[in-house]
Amino acid sequence: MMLRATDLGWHTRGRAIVKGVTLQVARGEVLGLIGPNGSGKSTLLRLLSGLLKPSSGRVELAGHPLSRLSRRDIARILAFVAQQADTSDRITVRDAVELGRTPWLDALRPWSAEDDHHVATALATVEMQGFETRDWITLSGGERQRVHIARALAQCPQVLLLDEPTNHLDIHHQLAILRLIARLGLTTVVALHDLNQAMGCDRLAVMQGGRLIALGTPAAILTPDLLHRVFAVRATELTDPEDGSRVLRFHHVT
Ligand SMILES: Nc1ncnc2c1ncn2[C@@H]1O[C@H](COP(=O)(O)OP(=O)(O)OP(=O)(O)O)[C@@H](O)[C@H]1O
Repeated sequence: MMLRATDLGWHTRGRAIVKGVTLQVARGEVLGLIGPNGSGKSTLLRLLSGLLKPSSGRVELAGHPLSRLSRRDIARILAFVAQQADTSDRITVRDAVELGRTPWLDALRPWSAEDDHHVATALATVEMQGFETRDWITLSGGERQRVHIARALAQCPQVLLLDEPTNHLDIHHQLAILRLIARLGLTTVVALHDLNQAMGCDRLAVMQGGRLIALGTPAAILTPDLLHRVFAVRATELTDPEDGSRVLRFHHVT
């Protein structure tokens, strides 16, 4: 297993935000994390990334207890694209993506052509080539999101954690990022709000009130009953005539 959480919990000011989450993500698997607002998805991702220290339970990354790995060791294996990762520093797009190479550099291994290659490839992958010299603060929300993803790709991780990576993107770039995630072959945990997009994941984990309440294939998870119980909507299923795939349509429940 590349990523394993066992009885993971986090509380603050006497309130439990994540409770008893146990899950495993296999090498190369894409696990979608879904759940209503405030259900604990971002907090769970921060726990899995090592940014947040668990109040209980543990995380293992590539067989190592996360608590025993240094930030640098973690960053050589895992990259995290947080939801709001703004910076007030005056940096260019290229500077932002170069940060992804930091875990691989030291006095004996200074910046080299290999690092230039990773930065250029990452920028091209998110269709942001040509933006290298632009100031970060001048970018649109969607452009910033794509640069964040490029920074994570430049890190050359084995595990990728993404918190709503499509929320600022236009439909072309939403589909491009989802296709990229599927093609990268990395062990991935991705929080998504669009349940039709979540259907493309290998498995889905459903959070509700800080607990993991369901884990399984999209077909097994996205049933009208679960969608009603967890998201308080009525869902009807349609079939896309182009490829026969299942499409969900949602109706408000009064
Ligand atoms: N540092 C904190 N202090 C107090 N409450 C917090 C803290 N971090 C998170 N919470 C609360 O924990 C709950 C879960 O938050 P989290 O951001 O993990 O949810 P989420 O499922 O990612 O939500 P969304 O879909 O709205 O992004 C929310 O009610 C939030 O207000």
